[in-house]
Amino acid sequence: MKVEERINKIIEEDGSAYFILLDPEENIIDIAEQVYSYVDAFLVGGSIGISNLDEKVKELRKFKKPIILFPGNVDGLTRYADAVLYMSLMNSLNPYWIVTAPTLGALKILEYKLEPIPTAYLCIEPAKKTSVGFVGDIKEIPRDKPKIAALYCLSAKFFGMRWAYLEAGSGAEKPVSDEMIKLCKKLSGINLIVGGGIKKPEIAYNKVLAGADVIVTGNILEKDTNLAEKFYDSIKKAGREKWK
Ligand SMILES: CC(C)=CCC/C(C)=C/CC/C(C)=C/CC/C(C)=C/COP(=O)(O)OP(=O)(O)O
Ligand SMILES: O=P(O)(O)OC[C@@H](O)CO
Ligand SMILES: [Mg+2]
Repeated sequence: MKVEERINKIIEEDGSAYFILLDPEENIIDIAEQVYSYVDAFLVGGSIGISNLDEKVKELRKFKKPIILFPGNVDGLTRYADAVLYMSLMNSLNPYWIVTAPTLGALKILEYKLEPIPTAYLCIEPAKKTSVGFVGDIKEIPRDKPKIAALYCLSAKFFGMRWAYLEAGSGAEKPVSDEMIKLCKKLSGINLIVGGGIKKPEIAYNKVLAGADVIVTGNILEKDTNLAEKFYDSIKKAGREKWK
């Protein structure tokens, strides 16, 4: 079964999914070892620098979880992953991040037989203060303007993208607001991945109730891998309650 199909099935059955972001600059195998029972898929990527990606992702396969690349640039691709978020950073000021980077990666994705998952990557305040905002030349969507984000989601849907990633930035002070998630979902109905600055399981819980289909955490688990189980439980609990 394709990765996107598998994730959609999880969302259908559980009401939500949980991805853990592994930064190839960290010791991802040690982290994965401790958290793999509590994830639906691994996201692998970083915005500043990639080394030994092939080797690390190859080893990650032993955990038998879907491996989805979350490339910060064309060097974020490896044949050892299963799928790739085929992203356009729609609210960048630089066409490189909107369309050139994904275009330059397209042939490699085909050759490596990676499954492309068409994704609108949207950077929301305070992302400008984080690595992705700096690297991605963003025109930041204000945190208190949910309608702007929702319009981007609708536009993404009209372009044929099936996913939108609402990103507050890795390590962000504040995550994307529940109001913004709600409106994005209501207006577009597109699958929503939400990440950046989600530091507590209760916060993840509320994001799922607001309409997030997938929650991503990264930094916080680098500090305390024990949190993975708590995040997983909260995300799944909210997923079940969402249907009621
Ligand atoms: C599809 C292909 C081949 C490329 C797409 C390339 C695009 C559009 C990238 C968007 C811009 C960008 C720099 C995204 C980075 C996303 C990412 C992997 C963030 C992970 O977090 P870090 O920014 O590394 O966090 P830390 O600073 O905490 O390490
Ligand atoms: O590291 P954190 O803040 O959890 O963010 C994860 C991810 O959304 C970044 O792209
Ligand atoms: Mg990183």
